[in-house]
Amino acid sequence: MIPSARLAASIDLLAAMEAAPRKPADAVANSFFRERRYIGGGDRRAISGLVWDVMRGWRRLGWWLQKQNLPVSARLLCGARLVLDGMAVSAVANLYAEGRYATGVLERHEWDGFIAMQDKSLDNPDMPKAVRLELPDWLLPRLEETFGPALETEIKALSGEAPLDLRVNTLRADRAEARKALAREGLHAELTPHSPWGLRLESRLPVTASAPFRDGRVEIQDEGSQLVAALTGASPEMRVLDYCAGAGGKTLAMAMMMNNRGHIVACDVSEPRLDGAVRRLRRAGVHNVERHLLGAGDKWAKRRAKSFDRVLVDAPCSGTGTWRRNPDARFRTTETDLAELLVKQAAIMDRAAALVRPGGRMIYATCSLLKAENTDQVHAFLARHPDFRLVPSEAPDLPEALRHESMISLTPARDETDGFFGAVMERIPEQDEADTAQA
Ligand SMILES: C[S@@+](CC[C@H](N)C(=O)[O-])C[C@H]1O[C@@H](n2cnc3c(N)ncnc32)[C@H](O)[C@@H]1O
Repeated sequence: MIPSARLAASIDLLAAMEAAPRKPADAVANSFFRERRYIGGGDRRAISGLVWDVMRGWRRLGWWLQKQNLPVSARLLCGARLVLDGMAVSAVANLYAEGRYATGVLERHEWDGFIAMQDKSLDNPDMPKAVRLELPDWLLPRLEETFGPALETEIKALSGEAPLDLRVNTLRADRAEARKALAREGLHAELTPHSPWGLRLESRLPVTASAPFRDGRVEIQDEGSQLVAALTGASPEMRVLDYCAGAGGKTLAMAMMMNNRGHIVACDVSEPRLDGAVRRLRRAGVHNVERHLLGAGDKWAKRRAKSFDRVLVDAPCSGTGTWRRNPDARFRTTETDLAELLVKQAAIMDRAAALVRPGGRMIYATCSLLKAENTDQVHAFLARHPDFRLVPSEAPDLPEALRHESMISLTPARDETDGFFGAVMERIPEQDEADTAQA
């Protein structure tokens, strides 16, 4: 492809992403390239490189264009990125050509706007904070509330690339064995700092093709997610319910903690997600898990009221803690989405709580960094359910620093994990409840 055709394709891909704001950017890119098989590997990398650079600087590039009274369009965002990265305006202008596979020549005012950006850097001290940090305006105060003075450090960490964390499946191997087996295939892993089962590789290594992955000795799972599973304190012989199990990431970890004994029910409202767990459970050699698809008017839950020792609610959430993996997600979630999620999370907690036995525990978790989805939800739940109380987890697989907490939060800069939150709530044993009422 000639350079002007690459620019035109980058602009088309960005426009396709803008036209599908609900779809993850990498999914849009995959279908874009699938439909254009004539685009070879080198061109594809160049196109994706520019598009991802534009996405990482979206708000700042928009600020520069608006400053020059130019529209914030895919066509100009690409050029602005090239100019602010140091390319001469004359060279950038050459990419804006006429023809079938080109985007049309720069107009005079566009050229002038680019000239005004020449020799400037992407960051500028006059930018408002939300622009500088590449955040939607509505999220800035919410993240300030969470992080206070650590905001900039944490946002920087959230904007970086996540490492590839693995959980060693102790049903099949111990951590040292799994680490050696990976090394034999050229995959050199470090121990993760907090989880007793974690191994950390550089991102994008081809781990799924390795023998330890294929035979279930390791599973891909962020260390933060491993710690949330550990927080449940699930142990052999317990009856455990994973209420929002999805494709079973935490179900697998809990089955391992239970040494394949006791019983886990993995529930979800999404059949495709639950189906996604089947292969993973088989690969891991797990056989104490039953799956259940939750449906409207389901009698299943009624029959099992107050019967589980542990109920994990890994709630659907804004996913603000996972931006390292989904850099475009920060602009996909809206304030309205958050309001809807808050209602959903509270309703799920209320339904799931009915399944916890007296003296049993509900563990509420999110991969969100927002107080509204985390501590606020927990306190509102406790106000609605005086028969529950916060208790320290005392879970043996947690590191000492977290073990005695009843609520934990993990963040990318401080803990080198995705952002996670977890709270442990016990249904007050009935005798205690009577004592409290009498007192
Ligand atoms: C954060 S994801 C779960 C991830 C999973 N626990 C893991 O570790 O891989 C949240 C899940 O909640 C499910 N969900 C959404 N609404 C639900 C509801 N009303 N009841 C139960 N699950 C629900 C979604 O389908 C999604 O799979």
